Amino acid sequence: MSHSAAPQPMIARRSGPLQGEARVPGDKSISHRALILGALSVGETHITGLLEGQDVLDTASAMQAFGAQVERLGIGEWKVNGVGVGGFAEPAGVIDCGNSGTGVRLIMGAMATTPITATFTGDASLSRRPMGRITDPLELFGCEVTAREGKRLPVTIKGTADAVPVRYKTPMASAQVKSAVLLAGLNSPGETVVIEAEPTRDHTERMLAGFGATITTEKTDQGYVITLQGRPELKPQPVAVPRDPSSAAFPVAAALIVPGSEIRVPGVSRNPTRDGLYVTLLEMGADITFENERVEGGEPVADLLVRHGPLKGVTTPEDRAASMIDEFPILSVIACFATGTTVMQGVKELRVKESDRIAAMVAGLRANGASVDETEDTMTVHGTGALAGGGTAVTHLDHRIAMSFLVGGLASEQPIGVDDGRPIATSFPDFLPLMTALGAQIA
Ligand SMILES: O=C(O)C1=C[C@@H](OP(=O)(O)O)[C@@H](O)[C@H](O)C1
Ligand SMILES: C=C(OP(=O)(O)O)C(=O)O
Repeated sequence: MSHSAAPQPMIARRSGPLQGEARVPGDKSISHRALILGALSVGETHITGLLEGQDVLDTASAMQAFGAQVERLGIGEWKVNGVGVGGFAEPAGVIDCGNSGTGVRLIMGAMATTPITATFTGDASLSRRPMGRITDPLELFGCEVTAREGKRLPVTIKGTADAVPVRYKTPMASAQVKSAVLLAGLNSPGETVVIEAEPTRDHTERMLAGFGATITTEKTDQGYVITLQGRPELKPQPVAVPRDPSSAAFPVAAALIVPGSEIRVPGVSRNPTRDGLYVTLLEMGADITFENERVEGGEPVADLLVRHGPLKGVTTPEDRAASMIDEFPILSVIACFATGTTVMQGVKELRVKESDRIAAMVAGLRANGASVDETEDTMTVHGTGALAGGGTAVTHLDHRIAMSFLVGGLASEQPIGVDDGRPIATSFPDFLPLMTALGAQIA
């Protein structure tokens, strides 16, 4: 990552009512995929609303290293001249994916069935995260993998010239695993099939279909069966990236917990595979209305109108976890300001994100006076309608942990600090000016 070397402590203080419009950045998942599919298409893909966070910028650099032409035309406006399925060139140097699990895992899939060799690295956080979940299924296609102990980065993949199609049941709910297998399947003959027990975000499937691949999803008794026909010629499409519901969660949460607030968040994706937080907030009694529901760039979007009001604790069931997997840190903060207990079930995947997010939230919330419990697979918050604050949270290079505690500090009695705000730039580079413009006191 290209941020400064020294940690950047930040602090959030109790703020007056938040008001105004929060134009959150483009969706991170869709932005990565637009660059990767653009690079795998023949011709020019024009992208608007691209998230210009460090995670996505690292994917843009990687696509250039594999031979695509990637050019920034203006704010969020990019063009990619692709090399076609199977057309990746061998990169001259190591591919550094910074802090991004999505970037490294999808790109590994995209190159594994092309006869080139690439080595992938990342920052300290990404280097701790498991890569076997990707390299194990990629080896089934016939590529050769070498990795550090525990199947961690750095990982080197020697892609195969003679890929065989794969049928793979994902052992955990992961859109990154599903997507890596599908992207590898692009340059394999015949059908590549991924089966998942619970649906995970479906942006890869939607975008592949948009770029002309033949791909179907069927619900069967085995689960969701996704079938991709190999070796399509991908045709460039204009991609209008909707605003990211995972980033929207932070100003939305702030408006819900700061008394008197009323904000609007326009153009947010309401893809049902990403909607779990919003379903949960409505169950908690949140005052959110979804206006102007429409389809933009193949994704359902709406304008959110959010007002402060009383909230009550709820239980989020295991089968909802995938649709809100990145939103549990901020939900655990919101749950402190609700009355009653909030139980988050089936959340063990949080332990292998940019940090162990259950451990990081439990430690930081306790340091700020909350009553929180954890098991391997659950997190429980005993909400009192208030949070004392006065503590500093350790963020472990995790953007969502940093933003969650800064939002909590806007409504806690005493300020809440975070040890390092630099990782926020990976997904939400304008977090500070956007929140400040709403009236948030963050510095
Ligand atoms: O495919 C994607 O774009 C993502 C999938 C999720 O990860 P997993 O696949 O590991 O659950 C999510 O946490 C991540 O922020 C983005
Ligand atoms: C888990 C996340 O991202 P990634 O896996 O791409 O690092 C996230 O953005 O919360």
